Amino acid sequence: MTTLRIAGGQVLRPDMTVERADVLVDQDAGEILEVGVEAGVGDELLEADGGLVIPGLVNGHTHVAMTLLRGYADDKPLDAWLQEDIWPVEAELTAEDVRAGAELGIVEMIKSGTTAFSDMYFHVSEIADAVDEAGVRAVLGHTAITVGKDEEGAEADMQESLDVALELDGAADGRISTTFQPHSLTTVGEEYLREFVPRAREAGLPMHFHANETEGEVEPIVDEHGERPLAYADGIGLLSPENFLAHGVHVDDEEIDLLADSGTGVIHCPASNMKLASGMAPVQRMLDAGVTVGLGTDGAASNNDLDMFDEIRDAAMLGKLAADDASAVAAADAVGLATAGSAQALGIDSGRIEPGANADLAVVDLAAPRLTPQHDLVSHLAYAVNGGDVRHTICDGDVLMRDREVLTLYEPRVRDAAAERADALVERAGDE
Ligand SMILES: N[C@@H](CCSC[C@H]1O[C@@H](n2cnc3c(=O)[nH]cnc32)[C@H](O)[C@@H]1O)C(=O)O
Ligand SMILES: [Zn+2]
Repeated sequence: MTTLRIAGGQVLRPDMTVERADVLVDQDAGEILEVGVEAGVGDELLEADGGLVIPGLVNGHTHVAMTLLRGYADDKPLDAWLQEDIWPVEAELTAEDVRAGAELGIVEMIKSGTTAFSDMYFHVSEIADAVDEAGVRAVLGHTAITVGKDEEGAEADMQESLDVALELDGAADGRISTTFQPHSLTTVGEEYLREFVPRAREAGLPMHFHANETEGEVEPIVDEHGERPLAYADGIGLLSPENFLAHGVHVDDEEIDLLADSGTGVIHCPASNMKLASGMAPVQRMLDAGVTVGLGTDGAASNNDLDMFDEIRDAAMLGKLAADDASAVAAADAVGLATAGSAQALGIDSGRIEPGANADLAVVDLAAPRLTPQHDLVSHLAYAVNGGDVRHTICDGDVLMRDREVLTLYEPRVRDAAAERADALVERAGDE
């Protein structure tokens, strides 16, 4: 057994208390062995003096390769943004583009303390290769859309979502798990959901989809099916403890109860919801009802970065505004969304610093003037820390970033390649 000792820091425990402790990690198993001042010596040492060791953050919903479209189209509502700007450019994306965009996004996440993410996209084997090389953990899948396609094309896309999920599950030494992904309740036709959701269920695949993101998406479902979106989703078999949906902005009390009773996870994406003016998710009400709520950035084109510390702060701020209550989505709850909440929704044993859990960790340097004084470190995590304060990042027991240097991918190459591909992509799309 090879061990790594993260020494000299303070540690955030699952009950959101902070104590002075070392963390000993079994690098072969990729698990946390021991937490405490008496933790064993360790074969390798990672200095955490003056730092706070936290669970690696879990980005519960993103489209990682959309980093290539960061800043390409801003200041529009969801529908127009997708149809006028994003989808036409995405039609030009090659496998190599997706690889470059995924590497850029993963480097950005490692540098801001995120060790796991859940992704929805296409050319997924490229994303899996990038995950494998970078050393992070991910829940991947191919997103299927059927609107605007003929029957053959629609069936093929749904089938690909199933096939990709079955094929990539367990890849990257087990750091990759997968989901079946109907894009949303309005972009996939009912007949396809009724055919494929039971098949995904039989295959034992968890599911990840967009739901109740905008008001404009709720009305057509009510008109067509005579029930609210999540009642419709429940009838199709989309609600279950293994499954999770992104957004859940426009949910009424009955839908919140459906989520709680079924154990379905909700990934809250506050920055994307604000930027596209989609609305304010009732996060405190969902938490009070016992819904599993995680946190995600959504794609970089609607955020516009993948820094989960921004997301934690946005969740706390927007949660208060949505509830009209300054005590709503308190600091510890907001941090909980990005750690244990997302991990639970995604079905991975990360997001908690405890023996037996995945050794997915980040060390936050507390030296910045912005983080002085230190009355309450959980408050700092929610309201003052940003990704640039992260000193080391560890996933599956391996050090991915040491003293801000990413060890698994060469940052300058990744950045240059992504910038070059993004420019060529936009030029190609403009020529259409
Ligand atoms: N196979 C699909 C591709 C879907 S990938 C997932 C899609 O979600 C899109 N997306 C990104 N953010 C959001 C959002 O907030 N709501 C809905 N879709 C989004 C993203 O641009 C991408 O097209 C096809 O035939 O086009
Ligand atoms: Zn999304």
